[in-house]
Amino acid sequence: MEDNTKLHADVLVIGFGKGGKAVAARMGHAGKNVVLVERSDRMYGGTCPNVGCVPTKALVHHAGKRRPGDSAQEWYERSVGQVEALTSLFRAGNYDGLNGMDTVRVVTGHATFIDSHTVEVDSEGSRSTVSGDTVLINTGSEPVIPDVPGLKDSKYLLTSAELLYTTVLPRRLAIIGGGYLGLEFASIYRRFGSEVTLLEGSPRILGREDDDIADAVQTILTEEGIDIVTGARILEVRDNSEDATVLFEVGGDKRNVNVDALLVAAGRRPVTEGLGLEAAGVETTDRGAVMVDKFLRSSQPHIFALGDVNGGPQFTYISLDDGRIVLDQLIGEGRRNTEDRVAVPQTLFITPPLATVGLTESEARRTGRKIKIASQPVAEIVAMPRAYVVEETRGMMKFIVDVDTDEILGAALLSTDAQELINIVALAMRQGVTAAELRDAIYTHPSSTEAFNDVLSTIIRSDQ
Ligand SMILES: Cc1cc2nc3c(=O)[nH]c(=O)nc-3n(C[C@H](O)[C@H](O)[C@H](O)COP(=O)(O)OP(=O)(O)OC[C@H]3O[C@@H](n4cnc5c(N)ncnc54)[C@H](O)[C@@H]3O)c2cc1C
Ligand SMILES: NC(=O)c1ccc[n+]([C@@H]2O[C@H](COP(=O)([O-])OP(=O)(O)OC[C@H]3O[C@@H](n4cnc5c(N)ncnc54)[C@H](O)[C@@H]3O)[C@@H](O)[C@H]2O)c1
Repeated sequence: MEDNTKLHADVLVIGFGKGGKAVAARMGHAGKNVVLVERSDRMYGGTCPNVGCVPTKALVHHAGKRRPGDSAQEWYERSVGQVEALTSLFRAGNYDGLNGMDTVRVVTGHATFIDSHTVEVDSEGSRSTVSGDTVLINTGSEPVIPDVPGLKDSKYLLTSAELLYTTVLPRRLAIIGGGYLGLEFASIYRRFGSEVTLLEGSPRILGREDDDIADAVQTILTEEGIDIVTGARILEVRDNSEDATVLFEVGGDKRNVNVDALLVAAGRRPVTEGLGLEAAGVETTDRGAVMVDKFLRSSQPHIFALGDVNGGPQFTYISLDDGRIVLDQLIGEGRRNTEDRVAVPQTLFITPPLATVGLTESEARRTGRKIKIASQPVAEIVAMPRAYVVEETRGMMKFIVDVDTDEILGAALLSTDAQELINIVALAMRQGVTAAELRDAIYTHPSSTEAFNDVLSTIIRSDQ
């Protein structure tokens, strides 16, 4: 069916991601005419509120509340329902928040460039075009399915988005990949009651972290009952009538595990296929990301790329910051850029969470600086009774500090409240607050921040 609707916008946004929607709202408020095209009515607001951060963290919360006597299946089904209600609310809020503005229109359909200013929008067979003076590509990323015989065609294979909508708790779940996504899902589903086998190809999980931190995480997850197999080479997936068999090899030994569901968590690649970037003259990197400069302009100066699609770190707050950079180009001073970013924190939402910022100990050593390490197990931090109050004394805290300048170079906090604490450390690092100043600051009681009073006084290694 043809639809001859032709729309023109000052700003055309392709994809309802975090950065694009922030720019759309701001430009709309500034009186600019904005059209945002989103391919799915299940995705208003993008990955994060629909199938990413929000539902997964809500499941962390619900899984953690299950008591031993609660039926695993009933608890899971109820939790999935509650999470779905939450994401529906956020989805509607995202749609209304933008489409409710006089200056912004949300169009539902798949956008494909037909020239450098125009996209064709395909909405269930009907076609229209939208052109824009400025165009923002904000199409996100999608899961990579490793090339393993039988995997792609297995009827037990699920992406993270598909697993989130499953109302039957898998009794046995295998996860391919031990990165952020794999570890979070392993932790969530184990706590709901699944038997979880996590298969990581590298010699250990959390390859970027120091050994002591990765070991502490692995110990916690293993004690929760997750079977973590590192150095696993997956050979084949075979579908049986009732389940699937995953065959893999570890150190020359062939092993297998039978499962009811198989989650692929082996990384995500930018969504650029099918976008018609050639027609727009937009260049991509060899990894399929839109190639951008530090101001996020593509090879076509009026086309920007924000969020996962530009190949940068895959976090919602990075997409949001990409939005700030683009806004500064469109209506600001044009100076803000990706090189301004310092001390960007991240959190792995297992229980307790692992939050990190800056350099690891091994990275700091490689810089040639003299460093000292302040570290304590959470259970031994006298200044942090909160860990005992909330009955979560597992984990450790670690700071990497420059011996000569007392500059905080990095931190890894595996602890209750770490997702909040890390933002304080990151702010301190950005503002040049020294380790001694962070150590000797006044904090409320009983809080987790108080731990800094103790941990930063506990130097376990120093180069001097
Ligand atoms: C399970 C999971 C958990 C995560 N947890 C966290 C977390 O706790 N914290 C965190 O910071 N990050 C987390 N992330 C990462 C985070 O969700 C992403 O980095 C972020 O959402 C990327 O946003 P974006 O702006 O790039 O685009 P997205 O939010 O991915 O939006 C892109 C949109 O574009 C649409 N689209 C694609 N192609 C087209 C087209 N041709 N036409 C029209 N529309 C199109 C898509 O449907 C989608 O809605 C998680 C990711 C996953 C998968
Ligand atoms: N809390 C958060 O902020 C959060 C949570 C989930 C996801 N995310 C984002 O989503 C992105 C994608 O997450 P991810 O964990 O899928 O990707 P990732 O790249 O972080 O991890 C993928 C893991 O899979 C392993 N792997 C790859 N192929 C494999 C194979 N064939 N067999 C076994 N192991 C294999 C890799 O060695 C790696 O450890 C991340 O970059 C992250 O930024 C963020």
